[in-house]
Amino acid sequence: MFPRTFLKTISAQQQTIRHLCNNHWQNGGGAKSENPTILITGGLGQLGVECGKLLRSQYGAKKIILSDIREPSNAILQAGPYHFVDILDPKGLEKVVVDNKVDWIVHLSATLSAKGELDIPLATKVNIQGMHNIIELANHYKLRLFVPSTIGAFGPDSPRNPTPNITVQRPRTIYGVSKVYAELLGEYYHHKFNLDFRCLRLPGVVSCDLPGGGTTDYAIDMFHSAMTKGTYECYLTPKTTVPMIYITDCLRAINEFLVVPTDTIQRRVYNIHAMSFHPEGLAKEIQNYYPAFEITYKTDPIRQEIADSWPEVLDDTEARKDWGWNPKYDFKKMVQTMVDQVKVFYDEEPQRAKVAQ
Ligand SMILES: NC(=O)c1ccc[n+]([C@@H]2O[C@H](COP(=O)([O-])OP(=O)(O)OC[C@H]3O[C@@H](n4cnc5c(N)ncnc54)[C@H](O)[C@@H]3O)[C@@H](O)[C@H]2O)c1
Ligand SMILES: C[C@@H](O)[C@H](N)C(=O)O
Repeated sequence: MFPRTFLKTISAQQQTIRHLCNNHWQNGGGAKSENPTILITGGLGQLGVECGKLLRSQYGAKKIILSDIREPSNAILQAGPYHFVDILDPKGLEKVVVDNKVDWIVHLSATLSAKGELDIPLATKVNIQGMHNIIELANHYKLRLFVPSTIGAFGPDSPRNPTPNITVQRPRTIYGVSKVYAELLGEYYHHKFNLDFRCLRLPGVVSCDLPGGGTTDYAIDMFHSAMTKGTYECYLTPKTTVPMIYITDCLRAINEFLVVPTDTIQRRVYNIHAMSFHPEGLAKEIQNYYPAFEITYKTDPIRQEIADSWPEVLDDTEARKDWGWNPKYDFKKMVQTMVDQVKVFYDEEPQRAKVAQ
């Protein structure tokens, strides 16, 4: 016999599911795909700011709402709507969605891999509870939901070169565990409730904006150091190879994948790949632009162990076949563009160079 309290809990859960299903059918069972209003959580992060700019250029400034828990610059406030809302505050999130009639959510709030290992309770809250809040909201209001996953969703038991779309996923970081949770929860809600969940496993993203505490940050830091100091001490060993992508390609992938017709998508979670390199190779390429640039190595055991457990090359055959993914930035083009962009970064605001030194 089941205890009475257990049966009551099951009955309450069934009612919730029925309520969610009814809500789904009453709302027509799908997220609006024309002229959507889009909420970007983590909108002031490395990806969020540029993602906001790209989507605003496409859908209009007022249609893209940034949210975060950071103080925005004047430039951000002038560019379009911004809301200070914590991902751990479901009612606050719901208010933004309802007040602005949001159709899609691009959920970028996260604690990244290296920072997560230093504060596991924080990463658990932001990445798991935050994902839970967002998916419930997206399901309740039938919103399209994009959540990035990462090379960090794989671990030492996964094949590393290449890493297939479907394979063993046993990550050894709280970041990776939370991303596998997000992938599986999204797929489950899609199959159970027809939620339009979409997810790309991104390589390390290279851009001139400063990164947020990941294991792949070195690839950005090296450009800034080459320009401001002429030297860089790298926390990974010279030949540590992981997949990377230039931000323009990364955001184009997200933008394109967001609007792929749902019947074209064979999966809800896809690997995408662009290039793979290691610190020594990157330093050599940067020396073509800054011949005096010098790199030294002082390994950080935490980040080294993380990088050693990640893929070297992602197999993105399925993304290429199903929705036409094709990167435009190879390694050389990425380095050339980064050298130019980092110059612009410091030319625009010279005081940044002083801070960096
Ligand atoms: N940058 C990469 O190399 C990379 C690679 C693969 C996947 N991703 C994924 O892309 C997404 C964005 O990454 P990013 O590099 O822009 O990270 P980031 O650290 O630069 O930005 C994350 C943002 O989330 C915000 N945030 C943190 N806690 C929050 C909270 N409680 N409530 C609301 N906002 C909160 C932070 O303030 C920050 O602005 C993440 O999901 C990340 O896992 C990034
Ligand atoms: C790879 C990616 O998920 C992020 N840049 C990190 O290193 O944590």
